[in-house]
Amino acid sequence: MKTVIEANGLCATFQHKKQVHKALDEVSFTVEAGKTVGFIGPNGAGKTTALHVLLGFLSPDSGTAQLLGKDASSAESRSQIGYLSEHPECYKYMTAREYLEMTAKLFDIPKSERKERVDHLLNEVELIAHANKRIATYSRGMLQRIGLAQALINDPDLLILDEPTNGLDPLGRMKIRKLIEQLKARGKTIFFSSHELSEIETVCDEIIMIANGRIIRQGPVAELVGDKPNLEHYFLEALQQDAGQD
Ligand SMILES: Nc1ncnc2c1ncn2[C@@H]1O[C@H](COP(=O)(O)OP(=O)(O)OP(=O)(O)O)[C@@H](O)[C@H]1O
Repeated sequence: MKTVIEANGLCATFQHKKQVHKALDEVSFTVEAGKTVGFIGPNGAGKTTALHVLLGFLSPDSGTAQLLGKDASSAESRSQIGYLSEHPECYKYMTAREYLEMTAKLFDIPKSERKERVDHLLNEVELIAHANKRIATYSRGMLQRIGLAQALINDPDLLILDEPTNGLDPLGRMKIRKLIEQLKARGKTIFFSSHELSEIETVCDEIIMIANGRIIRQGPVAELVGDKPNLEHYFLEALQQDAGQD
């Protein structure tokens, strides 16, 4: 199977006043093509930092990362992926349609194809009825869905999503989950961080678990959870075991 994400010995530190904090400590993992993989860990574990290294927003102190076989720091690697940040930043004075058309232009999608692509995505994320409203008037759930639509504008093979259902009500979460499931059914590779462990358990094939900047568990969800009641139970037990080893 083709490897689409490969992280090898990633280390990253942040300095605050004179204190150095190791946010990533020898982080290594792989994500195979077509898999939906949940990236889980407690607050401050290093999930966003790892995603930022993968996306080339942050240079690691050491280690390497590759996306779709290309160095993660290269612009080339980013042209074939879709990314939704934890707090999607949109130009709120634009309408959803204007925003997606601008994103399509940035990806060099030919003018003749843009309208069809934008309409298709607006339909997919159930925003077609609101396409001509300014993004400033959107609810949190709608913002997250327009964020997902922009991540899909280039029809990427790999999607990286940072807490896609964060702050959403149950209906909003269900809509995003449905979209992730549709993308999964179309064979996309999806790597996403989340604290919603029941969602991860429902949607993901595999999990990668990080704590204190170190990968502490990884593997197929069903295999890891085994006869435990659920992923949350497994997660809490793994954290306890890891703390006991420190
Ligand atoms: N820009 C920064 N400057 C200083 N420290 C940072 C910075 N970004 C992250 N950190 C620290 O690095 C560690 C990892 O943070 P990160 O945001 O990657 O965790 P996370 O797992 O995504 O957390 P959450 O689940 O709360 O979003 C934390 O201790 C955080 O305080």
